[in-house]
Amino acid sequence: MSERSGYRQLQLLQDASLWREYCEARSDSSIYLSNQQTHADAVLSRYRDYLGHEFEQVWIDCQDGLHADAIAALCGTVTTGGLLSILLPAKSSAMSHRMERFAEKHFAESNTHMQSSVSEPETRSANETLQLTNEQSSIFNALTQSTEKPYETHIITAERGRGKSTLLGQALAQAKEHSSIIVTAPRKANAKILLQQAPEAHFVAWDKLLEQPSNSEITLIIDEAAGLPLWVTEQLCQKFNPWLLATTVAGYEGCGRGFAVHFTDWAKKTLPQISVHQLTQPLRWPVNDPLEQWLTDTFLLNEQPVTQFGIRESGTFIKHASELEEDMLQQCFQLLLNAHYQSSPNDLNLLLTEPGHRLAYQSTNGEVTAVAWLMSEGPILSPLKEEVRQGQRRPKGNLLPQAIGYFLQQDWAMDLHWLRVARIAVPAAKRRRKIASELLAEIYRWALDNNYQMLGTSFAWSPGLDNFWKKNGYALWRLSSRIDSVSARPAAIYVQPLSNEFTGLCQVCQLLNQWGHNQLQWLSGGKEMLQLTEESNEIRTSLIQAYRVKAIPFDAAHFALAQWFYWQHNQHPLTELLCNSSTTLKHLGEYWGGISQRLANENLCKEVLSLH
Ligand SMILES: CC(=O)SCCNC(=O)CCNC(=O)[C@H](O)C(C)(C)COP(=O)(O)OP(=O)(O)OC[C@H]1O[C@@H](n2cnc3c(N)ncnc32)[C@H](O)[C@@H]1OP(=O)(O)O
Ligand SMILES: Nc1ncnc2c1ncn2[C@@H]1O[C@H](COP(=O)(O)OP(=O)(O)OP(=O)(O)O)[C@@H](O)[C@H]1O
Repeated sequence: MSERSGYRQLQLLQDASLWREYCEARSDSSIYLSNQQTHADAVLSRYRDYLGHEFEQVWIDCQDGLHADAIAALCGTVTTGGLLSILLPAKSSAMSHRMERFAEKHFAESNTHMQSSVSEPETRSANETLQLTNEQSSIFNALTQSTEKPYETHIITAERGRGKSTLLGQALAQAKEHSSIIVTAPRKANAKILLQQAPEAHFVAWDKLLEQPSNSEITLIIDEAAGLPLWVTEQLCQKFNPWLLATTVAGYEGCGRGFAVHFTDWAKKTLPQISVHQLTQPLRWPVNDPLEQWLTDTFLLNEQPVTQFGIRESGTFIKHASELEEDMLQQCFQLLLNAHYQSSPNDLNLLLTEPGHRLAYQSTNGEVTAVAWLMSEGPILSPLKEEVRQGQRRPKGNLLPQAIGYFLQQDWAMDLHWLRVARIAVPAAKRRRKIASELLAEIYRWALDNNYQMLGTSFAWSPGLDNFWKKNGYALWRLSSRIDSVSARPAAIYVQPLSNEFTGLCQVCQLLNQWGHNQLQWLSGGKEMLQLTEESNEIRTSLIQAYRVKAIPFDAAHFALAQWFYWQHNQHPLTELLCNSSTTLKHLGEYWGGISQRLANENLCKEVLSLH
């Protein structure tokens, strides 16, 4: 157990009884997360509830599996001289070895520093106004200079605990028009420190703000913007007058760094005047704190360019992440983090520990120029397969065979070996030079050599990505009518068969290619596009059959129903409504005199049964 000193300490234990004994004697200012112990403060998945709080000690029971997101998020709540204590799973993994390896590195190095210990943390009353540091003060001056509306928009980025919220709070406290300034954040707890500095601030939950009419008279402050979906932050900035936005760049949720990159690009193009500031000096813990260094190295959160120290290899490689040299792993993961803002520390855990996951990457003299995350999926065996088709089970790690087996009612898809390209990325400066296409061609060859039968991908749809995947031989099979809450775009599935052995399979794949193409045309072009679909179609028939027996929901059957009503029941009173791709169960409920969505679905099922 550590003594209190300036630097924060780390404790990693595998011995559950010893760890629990230590945990029993934890400090009063601590938090204890466990999925197994009922007297813990919370289960691990509730870790976000504690963001914005500060603790002397954080105790995380990972005995039933490492929760890298919870560790990364809560590590940032431990104050100067505090302790992060983790119970590791009994069975070691590449990830737990990694945690231990970097603990040895950073804590062995820091022991000497600890002797000459940094001063004890000061205790402060909750709403005491702090003296800003020089770094904070110079940004404070910039923030408060423009007092005339519309304010310039300031984006403040920093790693954890650099005093962002404090700065925002003090800027707000001195603002003249307090009453017309609204503060929002992913959760109210995220804005706790800001609200301590500006106790009179008016906090409104972001979802409530989205419902309000646009009003440029309302000035907005968003704390911890990376915790909100990008489209939410963008909409809020367009509805109101965005003044201050703070966001972490250490990806602990929604990936701060990726968010900062995407949002700043968008803001530069869209908002009249923006400036970006960075805070670098840690304030919740001392400079060179070994726990912060441990976290950054272990979960590859480092934003700095990688120093290449391994072999300067060139070529395309497909390997398990645990086989990669440290600099290659770091480059690949950084590229994924930057390009896909939903990436998080848990992804590294998956890459290092899941046997069916691989990293495909292209490197030129040791510099990674493209990366893809590959996942092996299927086959799904009986009796699970039948349960999947009826929508009763969704076995983890089988997105493509499961979604195609269920949403498209294609039984055969569950019998095959699939390789999913879960993510692909090329550095922004190297795009449109066919680098990703070359990597996909290599993945195709590798998948053939390794006896996969189907290749596929699933992502938030956009016209640019549709073009990219089609250019690479993938065809759209399914476009969900539900909008993803993070990207605000529909989820899409694209497929490329690898084997031409079975002519039967080849035919059904062509039908599905046509199905996906027609669905996209209908979604973009409306009812008129239904004319281009065939009068009879096997896929349509199986989807309508599944809808009749309530195996699939309305959303999954909507396109099939639209075609069927269009071709076979054109005069039916529901045809007009169903042929419109934006019709939802809510609209159908209104059509039937304001009944609930559940009843509307019942009614439609009955109608379909009676017509059959
Ligand atoms: C499963 C998923 O991960 S889907 C998400 C994909 N990844 C991302 O969105 C991350 C950010 N974007 C990227 O990293 C890159 O833009 C990628 C990976 C999408 C494409 O990488 P690139 O190396 O630029 O693609 P590449 O040069 O091979 O493109 C081949 C063709 O696809 C099409 N294409 C590629 N990107 C685009 C785009 N943004 N818009 C329209 N068409 C595109 C073009 O036809 C292009 O050929 P052209 O340049 O001669 O017109
Ligand atoms: N100028 C200062 N002097 C002393 N302490 C400060 C100062 N500014 C901030 N702090 C303290 O440092 C800690 C971190 O500050 P703050 O919460 O504002 O940082 P943050 O970057 O918003 O953190 P997070 O990344 O966790 O959201 C808090 O305990 C805060 O009270």
